[in-house]
Amino acid sequence: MYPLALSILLLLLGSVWTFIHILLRPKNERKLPPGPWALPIIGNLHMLGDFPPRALQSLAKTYGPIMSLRLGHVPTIVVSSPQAAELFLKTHDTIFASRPKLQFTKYLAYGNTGLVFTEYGPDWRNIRKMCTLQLLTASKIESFAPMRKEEVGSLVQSLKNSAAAHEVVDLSRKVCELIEETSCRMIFGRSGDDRLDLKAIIEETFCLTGAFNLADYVPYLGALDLQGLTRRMKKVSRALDIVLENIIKEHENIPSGQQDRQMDFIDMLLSLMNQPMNRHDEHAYILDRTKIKAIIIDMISGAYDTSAATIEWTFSELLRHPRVVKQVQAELEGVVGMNRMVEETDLANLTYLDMVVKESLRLHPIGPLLAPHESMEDIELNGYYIPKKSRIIINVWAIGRDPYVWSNNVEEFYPERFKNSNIDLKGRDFQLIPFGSGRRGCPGIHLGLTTIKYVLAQLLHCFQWALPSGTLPNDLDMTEKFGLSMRRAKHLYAMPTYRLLN
Ligand code: HEM
Repeated sequence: MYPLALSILLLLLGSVWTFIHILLRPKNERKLPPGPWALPIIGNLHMLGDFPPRALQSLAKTYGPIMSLRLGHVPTIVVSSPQAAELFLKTHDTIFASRPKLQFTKYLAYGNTGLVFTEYGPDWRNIRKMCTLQLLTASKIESFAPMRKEEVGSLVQSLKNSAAAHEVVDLSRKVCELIEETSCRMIFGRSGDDRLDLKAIIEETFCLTGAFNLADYVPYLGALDLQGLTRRMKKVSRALDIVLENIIKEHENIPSGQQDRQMDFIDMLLSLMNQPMNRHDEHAYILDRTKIKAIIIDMISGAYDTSAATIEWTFSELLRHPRVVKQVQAELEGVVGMNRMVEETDLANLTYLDMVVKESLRLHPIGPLLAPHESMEDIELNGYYIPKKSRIIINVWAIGRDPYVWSNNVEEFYPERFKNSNIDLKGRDFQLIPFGSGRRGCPGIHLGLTTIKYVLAQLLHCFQWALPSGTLPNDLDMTEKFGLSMRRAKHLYAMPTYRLLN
């Protein structure tokens, strides 16, 4: 049957179903939070537009900070104020700490055996504990500082060459390649390898996990694969598995001469494989090969896009605000001096840079709607009924642009708003939660912030930056692209001039 005829048939069936549902609805049905009228089958999906955070922000102005929608068949609650976010992520965190079962997790996350999309329960708790205590501790992250220094040093060298040749560089691409390189070395122990074609496979994986998939909202359409996503997911999952198997085998067969090299994430995970992780717990959790692969995918998706996108957005704002660049560089001159490059140990003394990063994450949170949460029980909140298995969307993008929270210069990039304020990014201050908060908050925050600040500090210390000739700061295109992470729609180009004395 043609897709159009099928859609009309489904629409008719859906209308009949909705009509019957309204007729048979019990009169004392509990009150959902306010929200717009939903159409049959698609519900409110048509209202999301190209950039859902903005569409949801605008709907929340009419329906309030706890709003009810139906996305396809999925009852959805959209949260758009710091007070409401605190209710969902702190006061009732245990009820909202699960994740919905999305179709891609079946093919691209080893059926929910990893961390990011696994539903709340003992398995998730064990993986989370293992990742935070074994992989992402401050000391582990610091042990990779020499590797980051080497990679950032190579980037500075290549930018020095571009500066000498008066070339405009594609900063988006340079930063992306740097983060891919440092992430690969931390996770796999070495950089990308054409033989394994990792880059193309990961790009396709990101593209599919970020894609709008109708089957996640109207499950009975999943079998028809109208968008062709299932076919692509099956194909890339086979390729991904082969690559991960090869990398794991390489680690298992390391020649004895190389045994004393620095342990990467795969070495650490293999050293824990097949042993019960919690001997005293009745729910014995054993890390097997499949779970290791799922965790590797989580680490790649956590590390790759997020830090690169934040650096890209911060640079974009800086190129539009030369006043702020001057302030950052004055601070760097005071703390580091003009005779040497930045070291990671300098970062703690760069307080203005810290404000710049907060301001950038306020306006450009990489997960503008966090990752979707799901409620595990029926609950009554603020007089509203929220049914079990509702999808919970926290509109962090809207919270960061709420004039009642940030005053009326909310759209302006103004790092000084954080001066003398103790708002931090750890998830305690619900007006600024780009890393989420509570049980599902980001476990990679320390790694993410270290990478972002180090790369920004180095590039701003070593170089003066100018937009390509003919582009004025106010003309820089700041359009967002919505996906797994919120990137710039267009690459960022700029021209470096070396500024250190040696
Ligand atoms: C700028 C950097 C980063 C940002 C803005 C960021 C943001 C986020 C956000 C918004 C979430 C979802 C929180 C929620 O659902 O409530 C998340 C979860 C997660 N992040 Fe990050 N992240 C960053 C870097 C990293 C890094 C470097 C890693 C690890 C290598 C990482 C690993 C994870 C994992 C594993 C989760 C899932 C946690 C769970 O579901 O239990 N992230 N992150």
